[in-house]
Amino acid sequence: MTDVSISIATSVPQASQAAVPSRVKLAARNLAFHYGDFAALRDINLEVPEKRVTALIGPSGCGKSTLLRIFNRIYSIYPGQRASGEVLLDGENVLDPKYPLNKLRSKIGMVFQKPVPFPMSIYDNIAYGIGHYEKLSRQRMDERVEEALRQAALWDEVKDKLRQSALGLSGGQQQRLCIARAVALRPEVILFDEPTSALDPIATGKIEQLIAELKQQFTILIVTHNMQQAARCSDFTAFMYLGELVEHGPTATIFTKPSKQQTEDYITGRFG
Ligand SMILES: Nc1ncnc2c1ncn2[C@@H]1O[C@H](COP(=O)(O)OP(=O)(O)OP(=O)(O)O)[C@@H](O)[C@H]1O
Repeated sequence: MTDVSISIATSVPQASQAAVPSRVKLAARNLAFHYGDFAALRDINLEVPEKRVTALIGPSGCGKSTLLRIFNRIYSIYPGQRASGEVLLDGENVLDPKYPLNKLRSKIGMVFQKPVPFPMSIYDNIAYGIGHYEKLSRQRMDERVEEALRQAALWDEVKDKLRQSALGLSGGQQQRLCIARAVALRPEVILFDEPTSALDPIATGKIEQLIAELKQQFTILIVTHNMQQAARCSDFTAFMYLGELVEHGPTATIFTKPSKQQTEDYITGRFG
């Protein structure tokens, strides 16, 4: 197949760490998923490297969000939704009902498309989740809240108004607060489901910058509609189509030299 010459290729980051080896943190093995009788995912096999950003791309309805939601078993609260196969976190199958949900949620955090802060203060938004898992002194809690807000690049903007309602923050700040809430639990993996689709370009840029920093510490999976965003932010990209994983590899390869025709057609805008 010939090289695909598209503008997206020029935005593939030079700092991509795809070439630097990393162990597998999370893996899907022969994973399938049903909504009632509807088979939304078929035979998904995917390896997610530790402390790298992996992007899930593909046209609307291909199953990106469904796949993301399996990784922390959110689906299990809905009747009629079921997964088969395995999701291995450090080699342990988290889909096994014996794997404790509390443990899973503390290891795999999630950030949703729309920022949804709790209707409480900025401080309590962070402290609430931590308090669910750990009993800390007031001073330790203050330190943890500050640490999380710093990691989410929000501390300088909110340090003088921690007791004010989180609902008074801008959309971009609210999304960074939701990221702070996720990192405050010190997870190992963070799942981002279209985290910038409700944000303006400046707020989007800040979140993308933040994701680049967070991958020093966390393994990141991001669902995005935006191919430029996948090219800018991720080290690896997985292209999905009609419930199947078509191709997965280093982002620069997927965007410049995909091995499957369907991937090339999608990234060159022939369908989507
Ligand atoms: N609760 C549900 N019940 C039944 N079918 C569903 C449900 N949620 C999603 N689906 C179907 O599963 C398939 C995959 O949906 P999913 O939301 O994972 O796709 P997606 O790639 O994330 O799409 P988008 O980019 O539009 O968010 C679609 O055909 C969708 O209609």
